[in-house]
Amino acid sequence: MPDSKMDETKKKKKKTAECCGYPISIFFIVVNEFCERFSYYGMRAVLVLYFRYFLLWDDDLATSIYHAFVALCYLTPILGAIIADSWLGKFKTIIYLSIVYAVGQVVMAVSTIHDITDANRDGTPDNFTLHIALSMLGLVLIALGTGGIKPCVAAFGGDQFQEHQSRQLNTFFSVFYLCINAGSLLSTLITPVLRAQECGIHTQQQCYPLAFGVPAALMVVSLVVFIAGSGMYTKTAPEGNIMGSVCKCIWFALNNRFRHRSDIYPKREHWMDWAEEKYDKLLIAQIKMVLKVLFLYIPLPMFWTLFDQKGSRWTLQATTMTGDFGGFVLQPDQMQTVNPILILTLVPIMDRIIFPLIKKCGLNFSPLKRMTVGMLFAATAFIAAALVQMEIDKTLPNFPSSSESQLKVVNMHSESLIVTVPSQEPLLIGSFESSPDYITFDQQDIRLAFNTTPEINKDLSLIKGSRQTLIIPSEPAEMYLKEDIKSKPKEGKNAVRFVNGWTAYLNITNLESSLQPSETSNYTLVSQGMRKFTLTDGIQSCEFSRKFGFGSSYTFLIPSDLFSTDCESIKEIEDMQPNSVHMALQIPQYFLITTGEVMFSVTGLQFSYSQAPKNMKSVLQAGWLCTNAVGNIIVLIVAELGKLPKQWAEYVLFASLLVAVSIIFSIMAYFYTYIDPAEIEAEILKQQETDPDKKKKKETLEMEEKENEQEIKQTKI
Ligand SMILES: N[C@@H](Cc1ccc(O)cc1)C(=O)NCC(=O)O
Repeated sequence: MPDSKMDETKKKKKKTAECCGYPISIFFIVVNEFCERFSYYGMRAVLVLYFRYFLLWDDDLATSIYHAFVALCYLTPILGAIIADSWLGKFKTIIYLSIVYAVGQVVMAVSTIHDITDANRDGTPDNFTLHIALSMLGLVLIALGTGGIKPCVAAFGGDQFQEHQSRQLNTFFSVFYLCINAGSLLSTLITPVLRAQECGIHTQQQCYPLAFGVPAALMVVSLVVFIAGSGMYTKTAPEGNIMGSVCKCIWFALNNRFRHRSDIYPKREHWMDWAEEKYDKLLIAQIKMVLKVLFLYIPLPMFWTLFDQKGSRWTLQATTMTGDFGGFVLQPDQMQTVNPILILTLVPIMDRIIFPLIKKCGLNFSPLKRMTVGMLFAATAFIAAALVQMEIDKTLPNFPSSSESQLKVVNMHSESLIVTVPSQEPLLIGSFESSPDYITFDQQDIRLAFNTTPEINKDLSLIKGSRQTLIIPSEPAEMYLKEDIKSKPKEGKNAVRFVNGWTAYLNITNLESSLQPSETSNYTLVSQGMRKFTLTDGIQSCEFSRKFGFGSSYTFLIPSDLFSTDCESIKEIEDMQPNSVHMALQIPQYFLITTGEVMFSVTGLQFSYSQAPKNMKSVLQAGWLCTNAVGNIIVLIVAELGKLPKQWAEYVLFASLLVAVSIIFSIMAYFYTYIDPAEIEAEILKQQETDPDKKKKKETLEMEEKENEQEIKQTKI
């Protein structure tokens, strides 16, 4: 046995220091996890904004790279597990990969300092390639680090417990999950605030270096805390290239089974038993245990497919709702923090009250049953989301379909106008007013008639699937079409634009350029709350204030008496009503999915640890995390394939799929027998010591020899 292995085995035998029945070493592990999750979720919270507003990528590229990064973070655990179980052991793997992780976070933070390439000091980087290269390098290192250590930390925590501490072991996994959520909750609240600060050497910009720098610092703290506990850990030694042996053993069993497919050979209990000729019984038994669990994992990605839509579809749903809670206003993406808040309350309630109560009632709520119920909770959460969506749909504007066009008419002329529209009653539109709502047309080409003197007939070619406004300026013959937004503004913001009825050009705060007379500005997005606009023609100015809700759209008509009325005569046309369904209605769906998460995820973590043989604990943790990666990939595929015409129908579809999958899972779980890997391993070792049973091996080899002889004879004949 190599020296290092001897050392580690000795350490395993020594009694670990305890406090209240728990090994003291787990304190360092849970603090380490808290800091690491703070680092990970804190960085993730501002990542898309960094792509969008610092690197100036468009929405699609920003979200694709973001999802690819998250998927990579859940694929790298398998690499970490192989390194830990086959080569370095969990302890060293955590240390080395944490260093990679911390370096990645630092590189990421450095990539966000605009001053490093801002030679002309205009506040924007001059060399985007360098910033992109640095941030991509940082992200790959982070994915390698966070994913790599993830299966090792949970398993390493589990390794600290002795056999008599199984109750404490279960509590450890719950506390571990609490720490994950406490860290992620704090960081998702803090880093966006840091980002909103202004900082810089030459120019003051949004402070991305601080928003990424604090997570980097927390990762360093995480590493230091982990190393500080070094002397107290129980470290299990890696047992050589276990993954290599596993693959070779499976390959041999399959080949051997195929070569002995004839009925003359005695059947074996399990196909893996066909590896007995060459491989150790203990290894075969361990592979059987792992395969049994991995087989059970097949339906699990569906849970994550639903779960991970909290961050995408549910946040989009929140953008069509109102977040005004009276005393405070919640932004749509902040709704996600309800998940860790609920975890922090639900985990203790489940552990201390619900599960013991169920046990007291004499019910056997086994881990696999809990996981099935967790899946059903997630499915119900999606039914709740569908019901909320139906409520929202009732309040949404009637957007045009791809074959329809919609038109609104705005009259900036000093007199009322009568407009004759195809297949409609003539419309009377007052001065500085608009037609009551959008008019929907099935055809693209329409002719409008106006009762001006002389009468004007206007042929318009409308855009299919679009909303447009016909602006009639003070000189009606110069009327023109302007395209409107055709969906709710992003992130619950409000889209506003101005039509200049003033006789000279106007500068308006928040608008990109000055407005010529009769011109209509492009939309500008403003957040919820009181917003102030200053209008000036260079000589005179006035201020116009308005309170906005969530998700509305307005066209403001600027009259010719603007300055004499101190901006009070500005008229507003409501193109899209503000959202009216309250975000609080999402709380039940968050409650249901989080209850599902506690039953499914915390239990799954414990189950993966308890059912794995000692040398493959990290591998099974990685397998568990892989179900999450597959779930994320399904979300990406579904998003690419397109949606059902109605969002609520998509929610119901996902809920039904998960119910179907949970039924399949419950059947598989019914046939699963819980094992104690340590007990099985000990038994096999004992058997091997007393009775190295080679009988079966011999029989097969003899049969094989006979078969070969016969074959040789036949070929001779
Ligand atoms: N409940 C999640 C954490 C979380 C926190 C904040 C969010 O906005 C979303 C999710 C969880 O516990 N995940 C497990 C993990 O290991 O990260």
